[in-house]
Amino acid sequence: MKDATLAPLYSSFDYILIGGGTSECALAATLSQNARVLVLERGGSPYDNPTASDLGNFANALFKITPNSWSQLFISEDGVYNTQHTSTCPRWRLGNDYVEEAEWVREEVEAAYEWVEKKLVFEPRVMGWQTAFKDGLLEAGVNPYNGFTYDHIYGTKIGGTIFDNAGHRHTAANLLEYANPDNIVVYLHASVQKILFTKTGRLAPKAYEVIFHDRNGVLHKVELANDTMNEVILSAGALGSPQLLMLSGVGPMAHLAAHGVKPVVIDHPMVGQGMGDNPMSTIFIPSPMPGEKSLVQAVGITKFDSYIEGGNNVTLSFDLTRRFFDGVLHVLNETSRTTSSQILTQPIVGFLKSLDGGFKDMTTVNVMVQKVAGPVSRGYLELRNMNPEDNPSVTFNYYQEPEDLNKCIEGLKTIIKVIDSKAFSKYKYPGVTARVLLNFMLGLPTNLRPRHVTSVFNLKQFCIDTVMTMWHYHGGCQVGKVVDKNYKVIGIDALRVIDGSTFLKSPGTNPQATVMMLGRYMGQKILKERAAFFKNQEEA
Ligand SMILES: Cc1cc2nc3c(=O)[nH]c(=O)nc-3n(C[C@H](O)[C@H](O)[C@H](O)COP(=O)(O)OP(=O)(O)OC[C@H]3O[C@@H](n4cnc5c(N)ncnc54)[C@H](O)[C@@H]3O)c2cc1C
Repeated sequence: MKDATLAPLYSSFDYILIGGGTSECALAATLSQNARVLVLERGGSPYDNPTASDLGNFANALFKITPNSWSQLFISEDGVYNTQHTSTCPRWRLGNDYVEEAEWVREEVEAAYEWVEKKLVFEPRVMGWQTAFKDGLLEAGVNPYNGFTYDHIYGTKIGGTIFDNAGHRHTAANLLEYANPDNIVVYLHASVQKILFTKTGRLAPKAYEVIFHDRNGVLHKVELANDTMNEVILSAGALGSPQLLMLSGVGPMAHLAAHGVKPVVIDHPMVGQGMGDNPMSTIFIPSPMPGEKSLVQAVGITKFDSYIEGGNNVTLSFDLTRRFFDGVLHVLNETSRTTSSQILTQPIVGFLKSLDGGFKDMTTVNVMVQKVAGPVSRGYLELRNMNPEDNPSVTFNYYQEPEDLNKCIEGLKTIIKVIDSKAFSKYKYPGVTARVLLNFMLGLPTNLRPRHVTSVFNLKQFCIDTVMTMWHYHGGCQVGKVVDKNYKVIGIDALRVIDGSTFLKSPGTNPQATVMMLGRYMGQKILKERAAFFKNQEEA
């Protein structure tokens, strides 16, 4: 990995990979076995500060939104805070029914998962809180108990984790250890501005060059080496990929024209459509039992498609919490002209005042969350301006579809049963009822949406009022709409999108393992196509 300031002004490669995130690390390592690969990542290295994302620092890493941090805050038009990654930090594998729908080859999917797992997935050491949570899920009817497994099956299980037993987080960047070092260059702080296309007669436009700038603002150009099989592969994530396609002239024509994008290379109305974010509901549970820390280990996979997870003694710094909310207010201020007028800042202002009341430096929280699978509700992404580093405008339309709302209600009912279960009783204060906890959540500025007094009695309204993100947003370049089944951008040559933006729904309980698997799977497929092409050429 090198800083982009060291990049030549002109260079050429067989594959130019945009974004060094979850899918791209797997893809780059694989392609480098047989081709010359360049990775352009606008973030930094996870190795610069290796303990920052350790188990104990998890929440603080998330709340840290300074320019050099790994989280880049964005606020959806629905009034929900979210962060997109800069740099890499993945999680754990899940098998799923996606394989048939995606028309992937099952054996190759299995092999790709195993390739990922070998480098960065561990069996967690399950202690008291997670054991009580697991037993509570079983008492609440999330049966059967499936033990420790990577598989995505109904019931309660212990899943894999990317935290090793010392609490150190492993990331997709570890997959680069598989790469052929002679064939790969990774530039960090390389912010891609645009993909350029050639257009000859009636032939489809063809990607041939990528422009990026380094952190000094110096522009660099990189071309595809002159070979039929070479490609640009976009893996800038669910926000970055549709945004960069649009900025490069591939998107809904009227929208591009309205923003002055020139030239419009191809009218692609579905770019930016189908954005989904799995709604999350959260319940904090004060515990009389301090001690061991844990993040998602036991998981309840219900038949009504709500996934239930939890963690305990998650440490939170008040200073970072305050700075996070200052950041929220700043982002709202910056985007006030293009942001929905439904967004309310009052809850934050009130919350910040209450922090001034004098809290300790740190607090710890125990938490149970439910994630709505799918989701069915869908939104869209639009440009705000021509700067690829600014967040685009995103609307997820949480709970627009009643099906999503029903999953949330059932999920919350299950969490309440777990809190009330015999197994969990020693991890909550006596007399603490679900209603008290719901009321507490309603008082926190977990989003910028209006609150209703009825929400404490009405789970449907509670879901709507307190919706948060699980950070599993996806869509924008969906398969069958923007890319074909081989992840090639429809109507364009030498350009694929391979990342979470292609998903029709979020895979498994948590998507990262599948995103990494996809990078490996497609890398293998592309190399096979490449080898077959050159063999045919030799024989001809
Ligand atoms: C805070 C957070 C916590 C999460 N926790 C979990 C979890 O516990 N388990 C789980 O399974 N999933 C989790 N997820 C979801 C998971 O991380 C994503 O689904 C997955 O990372 C998506 O992978 P991707 O390859 O599509 O995009 P990303 O991994 O986001 O990769 C995109 C990369 O492209 C880069 N990029 C974007 N634009 C440009 C540009 N113009 N030029 C150069 N580079 C660019 C970005 O910096 C980024 O590194 C979490 C997500 C977040 C944000």
